[in-house]
Amino acid sequence: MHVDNLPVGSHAAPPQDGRKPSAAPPVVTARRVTRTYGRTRALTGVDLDVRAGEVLGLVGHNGAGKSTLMRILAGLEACDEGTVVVGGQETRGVAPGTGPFRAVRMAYQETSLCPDLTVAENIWVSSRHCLPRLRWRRAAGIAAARRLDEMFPGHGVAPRDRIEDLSLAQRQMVEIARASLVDRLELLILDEPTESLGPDAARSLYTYVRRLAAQGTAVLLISHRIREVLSVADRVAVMRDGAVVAERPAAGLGEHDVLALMGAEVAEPTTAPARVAGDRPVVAELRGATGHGLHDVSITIGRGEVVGLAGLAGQGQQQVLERLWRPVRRDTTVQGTRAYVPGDRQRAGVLPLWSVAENLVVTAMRGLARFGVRRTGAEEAAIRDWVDRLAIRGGADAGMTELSGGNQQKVIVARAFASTADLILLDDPFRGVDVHTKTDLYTLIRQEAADGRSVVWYSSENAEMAHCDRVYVLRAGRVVAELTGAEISEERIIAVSFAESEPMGAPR
Ligand SMILES: Nc1ncnc2c1ncn2[C@@H]1O[C@H](COP(=O)(O)OP(=O)(O)OP(=O)(O)O)[C@@H](O)[C@H]1O
Repeated sequence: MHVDNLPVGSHAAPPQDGRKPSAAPPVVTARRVTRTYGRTRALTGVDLDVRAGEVLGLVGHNGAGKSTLMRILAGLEACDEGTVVVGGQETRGVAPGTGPFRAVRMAYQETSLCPDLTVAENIWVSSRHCLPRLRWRRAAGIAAARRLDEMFPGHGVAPRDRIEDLSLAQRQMVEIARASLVDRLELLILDEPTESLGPDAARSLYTYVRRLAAQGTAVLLISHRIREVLSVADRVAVMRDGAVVAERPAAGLGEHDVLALMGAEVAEPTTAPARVAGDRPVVAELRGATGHGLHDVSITIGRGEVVGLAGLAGQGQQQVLERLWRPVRRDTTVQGTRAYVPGDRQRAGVLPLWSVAENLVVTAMRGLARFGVRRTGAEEAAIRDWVDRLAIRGGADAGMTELSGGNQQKVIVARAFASTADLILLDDPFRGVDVHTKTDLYTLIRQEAADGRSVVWYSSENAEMAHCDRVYVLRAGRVVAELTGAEISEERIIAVSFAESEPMGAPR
């Protein structure tokens, strides 16, 4: 199957194969669908068909309305106007999870799992109608393990594991398996399924998705990773400002064509030429750090420097960030204040009951107050500036839970940069952020560094490391390479991530 060799992430190239739009009848039909939240017109009149046996990719900017549309197609929310027909049946007034909606399942960006229940218990809660009542825990465990094995070989998840003890990638795998476990599946909706998965798991997922489509199930895939969408989808629908503005067969479509349909070409970021660390004052340092997954890791961070942490996921990058965030050991020194941007909004993200403005000002307050007195004029101006700069759709007064996932992530990033921190720690910070905003954020990072801030940046996308001055590549908790300036390239990072060379700093 073509997806077996699918490179995923931003490096994937669209395969040339025989995929073509399905001629089967629609499983779901939306006509002139609208949805308004307060002042926000999330959907302005959507027309869309999803056909049996096709993989339909849905792309669009943060806040374009993709998740809202999915919630309506899955029956979790009603539209204001328009019609949604599922399995040939008009769905106005049909309760979630009943009638035709039983065959429509959705895996969420932010997983819907209950953290203090086990994998098997979560699966039971969501799929109980198709599992036996007798010895239900065992039955749910067997079903979960079987589905995880089919979808994600080598997943490392046991049915008895509690969700809160799993990694972000594993939680996402369970979420996807949960969504697919139903007696009859006609439409599977995947909302940014690979943002938290590593490349192997993403490849496995897409292999499974093509298998589902071959069996006649429709799959709706939302993703900001356009090359990935083009690699797996039969057809691509583009949303802009609450409407589907284009639908095209994926074959023959390039990444730039899709970006153009989304509304704007991506400008090259104004990246300052990478500079050598050389004579900068050191603001943070790990000296032979060992323990908690690290082995003799020595790194330095200079003032105004952007330092990348690269390598395959889970090789110690997060532990390095953790030490810099809480420099309690003698092997770690950090001067000045720090801000941390987690990629995992669910665990360490936003203050959900507060507005965008309150979330932004909470860290910026110290820099804006004078002699301990808050200056509300300065606060408002700073908030306006950040909301404009990152084009946060919803505006400063919106509650955090009203924002789309990508817009929430932008607030978390803005919150760190709006603070007065000398050192900014980025933990794969741009998950779910659209391509255009990402480009603006790369520019922002370079500007802040030029003003003397230091940034340590872990990214699961190797291409992003090109915006760093220096990159440490980690493997199995050790630094295996340090790349500077022109040496930093995806190819080089991948090569040293896999190379079986003697680790740098290892005893000789
Ligand atoms: N429950 C809600 N209350 C208020 N506004 C909402 C709510 N849900 C979504 N919105 C608004 O509707 C618009 C569309 O949001 P939606 O989540 O559908 O976008 P999206 O295309 O999925 O974005 P992303 O790529 O960032 O996930 C956004 O402006 C968002 O702020």
